[in-house]
Amino acid sequence: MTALRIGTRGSQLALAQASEVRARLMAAHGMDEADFEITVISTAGDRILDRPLSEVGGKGLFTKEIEEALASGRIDIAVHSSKDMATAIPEGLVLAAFLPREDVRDAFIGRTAETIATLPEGALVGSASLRRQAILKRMRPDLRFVILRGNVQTRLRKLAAGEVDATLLAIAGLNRMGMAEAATEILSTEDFMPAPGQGAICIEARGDDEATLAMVRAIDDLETTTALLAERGFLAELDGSCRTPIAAHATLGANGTLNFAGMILTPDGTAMHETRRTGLVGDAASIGRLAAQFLVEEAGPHFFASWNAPAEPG
Ligand SMILES: NCc1[nH]cc(CCC(=O)O)c1CC(=O)O
Repeated sequence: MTALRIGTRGSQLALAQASEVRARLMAAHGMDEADFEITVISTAGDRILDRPLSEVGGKGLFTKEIEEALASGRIDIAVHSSKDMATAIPEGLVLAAFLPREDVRDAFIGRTAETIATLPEGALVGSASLRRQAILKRMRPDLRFVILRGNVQTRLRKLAAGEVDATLLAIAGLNRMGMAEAATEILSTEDFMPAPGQGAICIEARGDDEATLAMVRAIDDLETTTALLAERGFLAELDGSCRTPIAAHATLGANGTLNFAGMILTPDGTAMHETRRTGLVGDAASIGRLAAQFLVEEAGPHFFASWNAPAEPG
């Protein structure tokens, strides 16, 4: 048989995710490494490193070139961090599987202090994430922020070099790279709600490639897929506006229930709206969508209008 071609970004985290997918497919189907070919594809998100994600196009930035390779048949599957995926998937492509979720929480990584609470007044925090900045500003309005982009190692190097006092990273990424010890404080999902999809690897394939779809669906994790339906439903209803700090976290409860939490904030952290609700797993997507509609209504038009207006030309 011809090798299954896996498309991925080239960062250490992306390669670790592709290896995990390969290992799970090998275990499920009795295949070995020779049955796979890992193809590294560079994305705009890997090349543009000096501006916040929200300015250069947000979601899609880490996926477009990979999706083009998939659609054109240069690769058979694409492996992504679900957090980086837009809610609209290009025509002809499908999210065929989600792997069992890693730790969904964020970690604080401090150089001059080990915890958020003990950071010195006015400390400089590096992050390109509007969500992390907004949540942190609520907790510590005195902190200053600078955009810190690049892959996880680059960011940790900039931190170690003293460019910033602290940064925040997903524990999932640190764990996958064997760098869990970098975290100086683990942030609970209650204090620091994660991004929709955080910690979940997804596999994208062509919707008409039945053989590949069957192979990949064998490693799908139903619990993660269900949680992601709710979180991505929430994100889709908020229109995935890349300038809206959005957080969401769904977990499965007893007796077929799903617990959902969603939050929207203004980028300066001064306004925040949050909802928590429980429903049935079969309604996962609509639980997320209704939660978003509720928050949009509660927040009111001024919440978005004040800061989400398109930039003036020039
Ligand atoms: N946008 C970068 C990105 N996309 C996914 C992860 C972490 C791994 C995950 O959430 O699955 C990261 C780095 C980070 O936020 O620390």
